[in-house]
Amino acid sequence: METSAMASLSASNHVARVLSVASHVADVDSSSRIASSWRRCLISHKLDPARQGPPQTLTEAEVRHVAEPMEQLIRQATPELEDLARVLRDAGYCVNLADPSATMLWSRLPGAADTEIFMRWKVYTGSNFSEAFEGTNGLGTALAEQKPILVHRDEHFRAQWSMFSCAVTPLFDEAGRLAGAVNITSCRDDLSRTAHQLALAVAIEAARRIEAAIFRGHFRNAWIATVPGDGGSGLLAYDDDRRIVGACRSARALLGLTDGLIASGIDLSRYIKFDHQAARGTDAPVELRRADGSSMGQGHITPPLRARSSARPIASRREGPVDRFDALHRLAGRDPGLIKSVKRLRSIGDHNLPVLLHGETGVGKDVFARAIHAASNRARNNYVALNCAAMPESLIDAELFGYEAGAFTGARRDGSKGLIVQADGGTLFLDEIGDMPIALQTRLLRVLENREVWPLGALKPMPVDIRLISATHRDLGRMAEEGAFRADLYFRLRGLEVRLPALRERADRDDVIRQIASEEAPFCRLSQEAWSLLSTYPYPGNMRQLRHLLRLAGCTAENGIITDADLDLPPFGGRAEPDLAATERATITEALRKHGGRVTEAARALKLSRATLYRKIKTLKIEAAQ
Ligand SMILES: Nc1ncnc2c1ncn2[C@@H]1O[C@H](COP(=O)(O)OP(=O)(O)OP(=O)(O)O)[C@@H](O)[C@H]1O
Repeated sequence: METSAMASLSASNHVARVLSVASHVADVDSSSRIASSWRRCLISHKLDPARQGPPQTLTEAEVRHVAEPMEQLIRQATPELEDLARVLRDAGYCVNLADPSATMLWSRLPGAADTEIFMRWKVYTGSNFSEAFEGTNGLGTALAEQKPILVHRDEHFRAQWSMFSCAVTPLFDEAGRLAGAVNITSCRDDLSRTAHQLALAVAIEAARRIEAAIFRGHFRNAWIATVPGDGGSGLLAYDDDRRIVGACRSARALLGLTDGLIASGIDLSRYIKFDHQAARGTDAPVELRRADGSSMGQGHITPPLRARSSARPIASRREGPVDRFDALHRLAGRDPGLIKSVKRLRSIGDHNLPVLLHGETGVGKDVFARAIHAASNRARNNYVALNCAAMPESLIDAELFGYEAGAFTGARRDGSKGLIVQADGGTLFLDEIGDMPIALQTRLLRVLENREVWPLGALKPMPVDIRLISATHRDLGRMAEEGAFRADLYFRLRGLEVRLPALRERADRDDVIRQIASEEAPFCRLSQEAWSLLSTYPYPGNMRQLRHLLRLAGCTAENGIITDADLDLPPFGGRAEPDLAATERATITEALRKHGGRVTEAARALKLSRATLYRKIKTLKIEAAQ
């Protein structure tokens, strides 16, 4: 038989095998990642294993554009990748770095004998090997599953890639987010799967070193603890006050750390304990203990760069602290609007400018406010929060402004300092400020204007220095226009107004979903169907809803795969965009029905002003009440 005829016979055998396994994967071996990926390619991506043709390839200008946001990562990874390419060149491997969408952005081809084949098949910079286009392949599948993988020869989905063997490991950035992948591919048919497995281990080690370089570079002004763990050690960054400011992906999984906890400036001692004095002066390993005193094994502590290059004793140095805006930058992710807001916050520096956060429930207003506090020169002092919607007027009054002993019946015997005084020198966060009763708005305004507070029953005011951050999901501007909120207070609150977008509006929504999935269900992966549901659902409860549903899904998932059946998505808007007007119309109609059409009572129940309710009745064309 001629060579070309033999090749086409083996290609058609391959296609038949892929189709049979992918259609019956449940009967064959549901634990096989390759079989599951074939099934994804066939069922979800609707790919044809027999299709031939080169991968999609970008022009040079397009590559430059795509590589721009990855520039720093590429620079940090290059020394390791060059080493890897040197070690593996003789075995005929090419080495590539790809972005999270599986586009190769950096490549080193092996010696001349092997290079021609990579060039012919366009395995080089600019080509895209996403699983959704090219089917099961090292890069695409490792990125889809966010796990290292070896895809050996006829394990590829498309017959045409069967001459290649690819070992790929994903790369995660300093905040544990997927940042790209390291790929090594060989076309030598004399290399066994075991030999490739060894090469994969070498690539994983190189990726670990790249991740450590990224982490250490990012947190160069922080202390860094290396924490031992079963699946490799984790890195934790903390500041001079021993508050955690960053954690790599392994440390997050190891210690259960989340963005929210890190943003709140949580204490290192809640997770690990060790002799700080001893650790400061030595490079030797230190004994690490958990908060409950049990041993974690030995770790290492690396001092901040400023301390390393200094002759002065570390303990006496305080300048050049960790970038306190890290938490805010992490919360902003890659959303352009949020990035702009964080830049504005950075530019106002330590000026005591009030901040008004605006956003739907669960978008992260409290977490963001904590991060603003952590980024300020008030970070060492108290962060005190009060939700104005959760309390009756009399309680807010007592809680916020405090009272003297015996000020009213039922008061504590020794009085109460009040939250404003507790926040002295620090930050006061008033959530749902739109629900603050008018009388209290007047008192709050006086505190802000005079910088002093009169606790109930006190004979003289107490001076206070607070930074106020307030938050609302309401249109305060309109409420002020309609007289439902004091206009002078509104203008005072909005020194800087920050809009926190709903999750469905975030430009980086997919990143956020991936990040929260890796925190809430770290040992699971999402099926393609689950992913399509998650990436189109409107999330009326935003981040909070996403967290809860992924936490639950992580518990119910079988074989480590979250399917659509594990996702408890209430029918709100279903897969389509939410119909907010319809929801609002239904809520108002129901409130009016309950209160016999009496607008004042319905408005009170809905926590709206009468004027706002009338306006809504008109704009939403609610007929029964008109
Ligand atoms: N950028 C983010 N990334 C990941 N998780 C987040 C992010 N922002 C908020 N969260 C998580 O979402 C949940 C809700 O956050 P938070 O309480 O700050 O929201 P909120 O807007 O103040 O809600 P509400 O208006 O109901 O008080 C928390 O579990 C928090 O950890």
